[in-house]
Amino acid sequence: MPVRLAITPGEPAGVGPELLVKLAQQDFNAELVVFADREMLRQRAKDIGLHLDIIDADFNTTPQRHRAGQLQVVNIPCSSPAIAGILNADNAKYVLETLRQATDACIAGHCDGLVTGPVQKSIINDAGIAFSGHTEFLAERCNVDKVVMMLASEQLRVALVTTHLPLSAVPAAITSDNLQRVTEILHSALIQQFGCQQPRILVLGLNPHAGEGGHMGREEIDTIIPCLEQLRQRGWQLDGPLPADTAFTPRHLEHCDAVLAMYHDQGLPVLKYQGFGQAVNITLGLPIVRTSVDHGTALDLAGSGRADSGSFNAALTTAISMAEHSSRNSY
Ligand SMILES: NC(=O)c1ccc[n+]([C@@H]2O[C@H](COP(=O)([O-])OP(=O)(O)OC[C@H]3O[C@@H](n4cnc5c(N)ncnc54)[C@H](O)[C@@H]3O)[C@@H](O)[C@H]2O)c1
Ligand SMILES: N[C@H](C(=O)O)[C@H](O)COP(=O)(O)O
Repeated sequence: MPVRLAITPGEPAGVGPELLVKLAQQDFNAELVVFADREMLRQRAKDIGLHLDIIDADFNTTPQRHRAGQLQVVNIPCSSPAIAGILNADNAKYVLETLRQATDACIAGHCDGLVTGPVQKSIINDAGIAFSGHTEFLAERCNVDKVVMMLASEQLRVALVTTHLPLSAVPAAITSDNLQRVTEILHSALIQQFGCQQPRILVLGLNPHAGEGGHMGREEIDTIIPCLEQLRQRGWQLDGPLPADTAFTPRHLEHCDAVLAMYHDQGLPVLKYQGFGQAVNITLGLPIVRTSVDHGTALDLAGSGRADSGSFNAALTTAISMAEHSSRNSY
């Protein structure tokens, strides 16, 4: 039986909806159920000159493979008409409602995984709603106090110790407890979800030159090194802390299953330089499968049909294989 995925197209003024309409023109070995405004999807299909049959989703039927040209939809209306490329704070609540309903469908077992399109964090904040990202939202919705953001391309996996917070708040968030729990979640996911029998993780330092022996910052000496030493006593293969500037070189990456970066813009620019357009954002540590695209709302391209659907496609196929893997392992 094919798996059933819940999909949120994200910000209705961004490229998410049209990328989904584009991808719906091909077959998938899974049922795709979109949580979104039906009319907005029809309009985006029209904007980019594609045809789409929209069918009401029904969780009481056996999941069927996705057939090109159709989309099953749980209709959640926008508050205001959504115009491609033009943000409207009125629709912030709609965006979060699509996420809530799609997540709850996974928690309830109606869907086997969640794939999210890009949201515009700033417009949600402009609407007066505290929101820093899907990763944090999903942790709260799933009642989990620690999750890990990992972006993966075919060549590289980069996980983060801290996610969406100002750079000035990063050092205080690099605590021994945080680093240990993130490493544990990553280590376990590499074994259970990515088939690495004895994962090798390359851990970056926080400061230039990994602190230059304490002359350029003490987080390595005070926190990172002692934490890694403790975890190595479990027999885990943890390299580092390595200076971030030279860690992403072939010699270091050759035998590593994932790089653990201390903060968002230490790790993700390298991953996106290498794999933008085919990389996938995966949330580790949730009770549900969740993947997403490697890009944002690309308002400059919205409605043009020119946005690249490679990462959304990769997010869908990764979620399908993760959901198949987890349903096989639950029997
Ligand atoms: N998964 C997510 O929800 C997610 C991920 C990243 C950024 N964002 C949000 O998106 C908003 C805009 O962020 P940004 O401007 O930093 O990044 P962005 O990814 O939207 O755009 C950066 C550049 O990449 C281009 N680009 C993005 N997606 C593309 C695609 N599919 N095909 C071709 N070109 C593409 C854009 O045109 C732009 O030039 C922010 O609010 C940010 O928080 C959301
Ligand atoms: N940090 C992600 C990126 O740069 O691609 C992006 O902001 C999405 O994060 P969430 O999945 O937590 O929204």
